[in-house]
Amino acid sequence: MTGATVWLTGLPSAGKTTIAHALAERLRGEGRRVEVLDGDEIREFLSAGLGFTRTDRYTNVQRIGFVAELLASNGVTALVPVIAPYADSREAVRVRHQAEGTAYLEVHVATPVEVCSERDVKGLYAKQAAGEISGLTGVDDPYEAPESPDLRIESHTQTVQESAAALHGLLVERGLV
Ligand SMILES: Nc1ncnc2c1ncn2[C@@H]1O[C@H](COP(=O)(O)OS(=O)(=O)O)[C@@H](OP(=O)(O)O)[C@H]1O
Ligand SMILES: Nc1ncnc2c1ncn2[C@@H]1O[C@H](COP(=O)(O)OP(=O)(O)O)[C@@H](O)[C@H]1O
Repeated sequence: MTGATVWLTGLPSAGKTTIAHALAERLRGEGRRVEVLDGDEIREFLSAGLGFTRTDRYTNVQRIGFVAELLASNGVTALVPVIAPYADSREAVRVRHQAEGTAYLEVHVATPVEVCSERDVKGLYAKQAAGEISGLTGVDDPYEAPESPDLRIESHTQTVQESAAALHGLLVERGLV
């Protein structure tokens, strides 16, 4: 089985996790081995102790990229719904995959910050607005949007299933499913 890493980058509440799980369910139904490397879970275990400085986010993204590549090179489709706000950290992950000959796709879940802050799944936008936290990606911390992602998903203009289908279509087009 051909594995691949599919990195879903985007702002908090953009829909990365929701879309990743919808795609995972579809791929599993087709008999594929899939892992979703969820940002929150990773931060509880693999990246416990890391915060949200530029350096810590870089380290977090490299660790996740390392694990994703190991999985992908062993036939797993590794879905990675992680913000990864800095272009250089995403590029380093892409280069590592390239060096190992492992497929890597970058997907920008490009939901506008206005929509994300309305969704506000974890209440982070409200906390930032209330002055309780700072350094929130896309609000008072940088988000460097990918310039040429393999796919851009406008989650605010389509359903979760439509977004998952678009991603599935990309995997088919690239011969990865
Ligand atoms: N300051 C700040 N900025 C951004 N995100 C924050 C922050 N504080 C906590 N969180 C929550 O942390 C979740 C995981 O972040 P990630 O590991 O994906 O971020 S990063 O790539 O290391 O930047 C991330 O999860 P998602 O909402 O699923 O994207 C946030 O909910
Ligand atoms: N079209 C859509 N695509 C993705 N998520 C959507 C959509 N419409 C509403 N949502 C909701 O937005 C929220 C996105 O949260 P989540 O997937 O955790 O985002 P992220 O992982 O990017 O932080 C979920 O509650 C989801 O149900």
